[in-house]
Amino acid sequence: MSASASDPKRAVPASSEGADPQKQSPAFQIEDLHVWFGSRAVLHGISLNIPSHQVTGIIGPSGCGKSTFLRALNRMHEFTPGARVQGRIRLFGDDIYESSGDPILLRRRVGMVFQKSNPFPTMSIQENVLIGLRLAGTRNRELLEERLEEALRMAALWSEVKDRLHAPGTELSGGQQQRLCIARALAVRPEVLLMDEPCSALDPIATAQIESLIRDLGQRYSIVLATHNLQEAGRTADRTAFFLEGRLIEFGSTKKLFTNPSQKQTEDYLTGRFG
Ligand SMILES: Nc1ncnc2c1ncn2[C@@H]1O[C@H](COP(=O)(O)OP(=O)(O)OP(=O)(O)O)[C@@H](O)[C@H]1O
Repeated sequence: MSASASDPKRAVPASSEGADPQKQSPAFQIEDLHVWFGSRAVLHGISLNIPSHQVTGIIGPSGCGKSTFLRALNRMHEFTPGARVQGRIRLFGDDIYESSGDPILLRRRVGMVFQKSNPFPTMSIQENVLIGLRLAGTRNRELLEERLEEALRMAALWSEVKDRLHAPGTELSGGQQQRLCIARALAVRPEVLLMDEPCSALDPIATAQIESLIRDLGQRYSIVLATHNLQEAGRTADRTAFFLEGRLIEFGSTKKLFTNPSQKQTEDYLTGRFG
């Protein structure tokens, strides 16, 4: 785990504008990842590299293991009784399951946004955004104000809430609440953002706003987006992985995977033969 991970002042991930993302080191290197719940194997030896500064979509039918995969990337299974993880996951070179690794520090490097927006109900908009920094011990008011505006701007919410930062987060619309949760994840300046079906509870307008935000954030962050919505993956992901029954069937550029898949199972899924 790098020492800089705990430094709340460390730089925002640099924009990759002009750089060739394929030449940068991968955000995640995943080798032979297995996950069990009790005696039931749910992921069977997943190996793939998640590129940095791109959006990687994870698609596949319900129950294929998309959320399980995402949760393994920030050690969330440690909270699940009976869950067991095997394999190696490196985040920018650091083994995230090594015994000396602190899951709290890891979660500062790896932000997560869930299907259902979950602002803390007793907290204001401002408190919701700053909670991660406060928990990390940041007390400097100037720094907190700077991060508040930065995170809300990055989440494309600043202009809508700047005059009511002390209103409860739960007063916002569903789409705004989801952007608030994205701002909360961004405020600690993570290196990677995991998004688990972030639009599935939203109407089409809010969905379009979040998708546009994901595309923009993909320039600066490494994003892993699990979605059962093929169009959404097509609109937002640079690369897409297709999972089926806990196995990685195909991984490649979204365009290639959608227009010219190399595996018959991928083609069958994309053409609606199952799923
Ligand atoms: N905590 C748990 N305990 C036991 N089984 C679980 C647990 N979480 C997930 N599973 C099982 O693991 C399998 C994969 O679930 P997962 O939620 O990862 O699928 P998914 O592809 O994200 O599905 P969906 O698109 O419906 O959200 C499913 O069979 C599910 O029932």
